[in-house]
Amino acid sequence: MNQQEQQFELARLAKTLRQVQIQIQKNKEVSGCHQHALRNSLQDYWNSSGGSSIDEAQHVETMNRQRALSKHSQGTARHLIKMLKSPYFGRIDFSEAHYNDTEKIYIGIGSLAGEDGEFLVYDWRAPVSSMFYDYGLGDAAYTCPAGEINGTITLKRQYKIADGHIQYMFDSDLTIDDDILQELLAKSVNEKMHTIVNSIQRDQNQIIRDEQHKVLFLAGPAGSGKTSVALHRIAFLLYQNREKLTSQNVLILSPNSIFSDYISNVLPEIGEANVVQMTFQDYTARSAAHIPLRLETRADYFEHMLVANANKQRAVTISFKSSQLFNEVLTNYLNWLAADWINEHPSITARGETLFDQSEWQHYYQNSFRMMPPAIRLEKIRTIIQKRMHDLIADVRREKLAQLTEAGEEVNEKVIKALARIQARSELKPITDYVEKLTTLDALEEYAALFSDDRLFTVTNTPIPGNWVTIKSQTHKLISRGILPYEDISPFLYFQGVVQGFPVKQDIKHVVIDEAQDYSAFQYKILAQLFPNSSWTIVGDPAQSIQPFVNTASFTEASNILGQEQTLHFCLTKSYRSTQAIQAFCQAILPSAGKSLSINRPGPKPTVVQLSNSEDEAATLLSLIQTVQNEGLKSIGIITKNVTQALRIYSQLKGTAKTTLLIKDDDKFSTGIVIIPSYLAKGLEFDAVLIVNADATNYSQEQDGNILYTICTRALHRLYLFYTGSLSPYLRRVDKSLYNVSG
Ligand SMILES: Nc1ncnc2c1ncn2[C@@H]1O[C@H](COP(=O)(O)OP(=O)(O)OP(=O)(O)O)[C@@H](O)[C@H]1O
Repeated sequence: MNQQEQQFELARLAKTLRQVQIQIQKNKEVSGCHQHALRNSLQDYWNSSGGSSIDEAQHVETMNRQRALSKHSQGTARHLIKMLKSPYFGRIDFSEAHYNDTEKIYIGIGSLAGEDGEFLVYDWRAPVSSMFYDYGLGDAAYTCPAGEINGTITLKRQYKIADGHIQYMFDSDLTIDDDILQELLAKSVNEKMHTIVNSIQRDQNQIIRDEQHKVLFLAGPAGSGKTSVALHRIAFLLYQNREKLTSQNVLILSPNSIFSDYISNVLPEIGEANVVQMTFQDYTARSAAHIPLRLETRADYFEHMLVANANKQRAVTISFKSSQLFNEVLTNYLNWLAADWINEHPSITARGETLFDQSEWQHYYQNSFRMMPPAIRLEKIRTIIQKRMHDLIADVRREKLAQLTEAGEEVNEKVIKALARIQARSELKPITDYVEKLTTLDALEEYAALFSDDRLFTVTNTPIPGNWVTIKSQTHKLISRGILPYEDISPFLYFQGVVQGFPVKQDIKHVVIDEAQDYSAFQYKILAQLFPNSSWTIVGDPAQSIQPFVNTASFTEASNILGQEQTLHFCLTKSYRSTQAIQAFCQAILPSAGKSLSINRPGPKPTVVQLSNSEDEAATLLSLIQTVQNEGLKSIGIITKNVTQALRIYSQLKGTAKTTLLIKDDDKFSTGIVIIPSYLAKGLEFDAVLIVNADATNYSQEQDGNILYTICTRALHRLYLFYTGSLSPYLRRVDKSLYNVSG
């Protein structure tokens, strides 16, 4: 780049920054006005006493509007301050076909216009900016509301601007290429997840900007940017639909709070407010809060089942409860409950008169109220019966009043009336209790009945599944201890939702599911009911499915459940996180994960360390931690299979290294040296990963290959595995040329 060009860029940056300053000042004034107006309105509100409720409603509405405006200008201020540090990261010079002039398009995290209307910076999400990600020099095109615009890119420049100064800039003739990515990814990470806005790849860009599909399934190997793409897609959708979509209308379902916290910086970094984040466990805890059983936690389930000698009978039960067969059993049962079940309801008679005829059950339950959930239909029927009972209650009360008056034992009229009421109530209690019983559908009771009353299989015309005795006894064992087993939670909540109605969230318009490979069909069925107005971005990697014995739903099954016509299945193929050596090692652990492309980032091979006895563990870990830290790597993940092992390592290292133990679903993300069990490490990444107990006792079951693959792929730069005794069969099958051996 010649000096003239450099001068031009410096002048252009200065001009842009001046404009940012002007806007900051303007925004300050506007924000001041909003706050002043809000203060005045608040004062008026407190001073005005005795106004009509219409006046009060108007006051509240005005204040809400002013509060929203004030919040908006605070957001703008934060965004402008970010732009003051780094207003743009890219430029393309674009000549539109059939026009002579060339436009210099600067691209940043937000748009900025000069006083004269000149576009100084384009938001990265603007249609024209898509060419920065999609094309190198030469022919290019982008789509905007007016249609497709064709032309030529004559220059492509990238900048690193920090604190308002250009640190470096360079021209490239390609899309953002491997050299740039290598540099970006070679750094040590010791913070929460960052935006990738200046290096989004072409295939990632395609997903981020997709607006045609209601349901988008994104698969891809570990580290291919699925989470990053999902988050940038949210930012894009918020920008593109800003009139009708706000951050409050978007929900992210993440695997746990550590992950939620880890990704929480990305949207604010690109100028968007954070969206609602929730875990499926949050939903289950809320929806089953009323039941008289303790829900087995996900952590308890993992701790019981992620052990070498996991209960085989429980494994059979877990597998069945997430199977297609159980889906069918439950569906048949629900269909029967919603229809023929009512046929067994008898007439209700009192004092020789029919209060509610048997045929009326069918009439109301199967016809008049059939659009409602069964439990609600029954409540409606109860109201009808109660209305009919009013006359009866009055008759009985009159009778009792006459009897008491005639008996003459009590003279006070008020007391006689009260006694008559009590006696009438007590005489009619059996019948009111009976009505209550007949018009109550307790979801938990009915769900549990399936495991105690085999007659239900006959009436619902469903063959009794194989292993049913085992399944029944395993379910009873936990329920009788007051626990709803983990594997029953989703089927039960689905059952409860159908029976009583789902707490539908109409205002959620877009849902992102991360780590979607771990969801069962029942979970998808629940989500489809909860968010009927939503479009979906569903990201996951089947190779990282680590729920022991659970039949998780494939993307095809999930797609059938969500049942949208405009569905896209897309697969990313390149992995960005790990060095080439680590990536090759991981692929050899789980060949079924398939080969993914890498970005050619160099680094040492993983090291497998054999310990002569478990006492060596702490000393070896400590010395490796020091080695890694001396190399300038800051984040270190010591990943164990389960919590028991994590606690052991934590106590071994206590007093010698500053570590953080993350073992609970609701822990927060932490930097530095973290000790974490496999199932909480999903989605995270560390400069160096140290895996303990990589031996045959710990990692030889069916799902252990996926677990090892998942935890090894958390490493960016260094990977060490420790073992005593014999090495895990999943590691024994790795070609020796792919790792170093120590010990
Ligand atoms: N285009 C890109 N430019 C720079 N870095 C990228 C890009 N895409 C992904 N990355 C980086 O690669 C790493 C992995 O990304 P991310 O966590 O989104 O992948 P993932 O597919 O969700 O991973 P996993 O399934 O293993 O949890 C992150 O550090 C992310 O910043």
